[in-house]
Amino acid sequence: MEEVRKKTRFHYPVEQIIEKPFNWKQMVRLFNFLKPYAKTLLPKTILMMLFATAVRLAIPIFIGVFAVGQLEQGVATTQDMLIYATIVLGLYAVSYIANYFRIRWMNQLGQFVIFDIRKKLFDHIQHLSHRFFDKRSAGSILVRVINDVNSLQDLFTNGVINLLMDIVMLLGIVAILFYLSPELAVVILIILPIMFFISTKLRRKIRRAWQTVRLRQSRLNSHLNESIQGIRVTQAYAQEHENMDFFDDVNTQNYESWREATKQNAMFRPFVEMASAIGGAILIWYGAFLIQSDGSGLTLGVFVSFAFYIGMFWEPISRLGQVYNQLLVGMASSERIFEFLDEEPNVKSKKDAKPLTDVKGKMVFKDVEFSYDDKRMALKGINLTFEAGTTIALVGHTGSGKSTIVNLMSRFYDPTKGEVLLDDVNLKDIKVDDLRSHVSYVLQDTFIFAGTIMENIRFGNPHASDEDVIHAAKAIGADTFISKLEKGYATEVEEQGSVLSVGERQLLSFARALLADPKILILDEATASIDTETELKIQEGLKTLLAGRTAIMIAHRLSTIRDSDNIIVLEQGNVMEQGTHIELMTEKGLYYHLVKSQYAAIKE
Ligand SMILES: Nc1ncnc2c1ncn2[C@@H]1O[C@H](COP(=O)(O)OP(=O)(O)OP(=O)(O)O)[C@@H](O)[C@H]1O
Repeated sequence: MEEVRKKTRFHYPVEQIIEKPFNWKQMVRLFNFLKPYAKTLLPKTILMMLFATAVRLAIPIFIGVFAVGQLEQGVATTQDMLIYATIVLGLYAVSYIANYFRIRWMNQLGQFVIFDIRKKLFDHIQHLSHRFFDKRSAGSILVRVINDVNSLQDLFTNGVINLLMDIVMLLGIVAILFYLSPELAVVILIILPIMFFISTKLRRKIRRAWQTVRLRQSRLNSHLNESIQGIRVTQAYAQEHENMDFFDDVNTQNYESWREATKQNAMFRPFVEMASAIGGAILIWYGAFLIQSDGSGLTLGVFVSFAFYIGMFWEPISRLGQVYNQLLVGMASSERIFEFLDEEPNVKSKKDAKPLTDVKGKMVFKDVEFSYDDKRMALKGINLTFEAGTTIALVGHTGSGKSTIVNLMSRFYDPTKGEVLLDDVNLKDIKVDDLRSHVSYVLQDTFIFAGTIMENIRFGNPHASDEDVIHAAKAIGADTFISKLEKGYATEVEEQGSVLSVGERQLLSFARALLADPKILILDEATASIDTETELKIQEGLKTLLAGRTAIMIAHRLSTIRDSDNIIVLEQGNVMEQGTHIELMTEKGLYYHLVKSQYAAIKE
């Protein structure tokens, strides 16, 4: 039993499949991101690559066939050789400079593409509906925007152009070798398939080893992340030891995977050098044989050129294997990125959606049914009217559907059946942005963005001046605690940062909502974290906030909603009763019992 419990704790799903088979269609789609640069940076980079490769290919011919050839025929003086040597140096310099520009432009191109992909992805994700986020953790979304895009970066900055360059280089060398001496070329290149085979095998092993490293690393990161976020709970339950044991385990696995990967990696370089050496040995043995035999026509100059080309041959071959690996990794990453990009927002503005003008704030639910997962019904046949300018409370047990009702009001979801109307217009006929600018939320868990208090309040209305922000804070009663802070409105705060108490965060969100000045205001357990004394203090602020708006309040603490114009009682997705506090208390139904049980709990 103990074993089972241990195994199930610290379970981190690793959502990444690191490689996928090659898929042409997807590749074409990925490479479409190069399109904006098809007339500028891309051709420039390719031309530079071709030029650099051509120069590199010309050098051995110049040294062997030309310079050594002249020496062999006895037509070159020492001075001529000095000039040739200078020319060779010059050619190398030209090839280095060309390569410098090729690498610079190639990196720029890669960075541009990655910039575009990340922008497109972020923009797309921002517009996806709540349904999308219901299904995924924030962590798994982050992994795609960061890791998957990063792994494409490798492909775009190094992979693509290198692939082209290596192919041109190899084809160039083979063509030249065959042109110079087909016989010698055949003998030397005979080992090529064997080398290619071994190199691919070795590469695959290395690739697998690095994959294991990445998986272990991601496990380590997940555990670290969870441990730090949950440190208070860990300490409260004195679980540090168990935590440490697990950490030791993942840390060791991580270290061992690195050791294995670096060991495999270290084998590759000697292999390439070995291949070069074998090529060289064949050249010396068979080349010498050809030079000595009559009629072969192999000159010393050609022999020297061959020696240079063999030296240049193995590097591109080994790199080709690497690019292929990058392509497979790129396939998996791009598949995950495209999966997000292909995700359509469930809630979208219709083409002929109307802009909202002169909102009164009346909301009507007509025969609304709703299910989050098409299995369980969260709302069943709801018919409700939220009159403009009134305060309406939604009460009921946990899971009765209160939050679901308000979720439908700003179209975070659309009803499965029936319709929701604002001022008698179906929400689906209104522009989503317009609708949301008239509906504000104050939640129990106020999200604080990294920035100053001033900026956090201004989030409600980016165009508000400092004076407007302070005015809103004063109206809500938040000014008292803000002005006590050393830096006042300029105090830096952040999510999870402990500068503010939960109640203070709540007051900030009230000020934020007041500044947004919405026609419809939703308070979802907004006062739950405020103690009764503070609550009494902010009653005035709350009144200011609610005045002239349709306010929908969700509250478990029933004392806070007693004065509402209408109280709606929900139970398992159904409206059970509605009316004012007095009416419902006289009715002696569900509400009456809810109030009684809370009252009894307080008395106890
Ligand atoms: N994102 C979601 N995906 C799937 N089911 C959900 C989701 N959110 C809520 N539900 C389910 O829908 C039903 C209604 O939930 P809802 O959040 O509206 O209840 P609530 O009355 O606001 O509860 P609470 O008082 O606890 O906030 C519940 O059965 C809940 O499990």
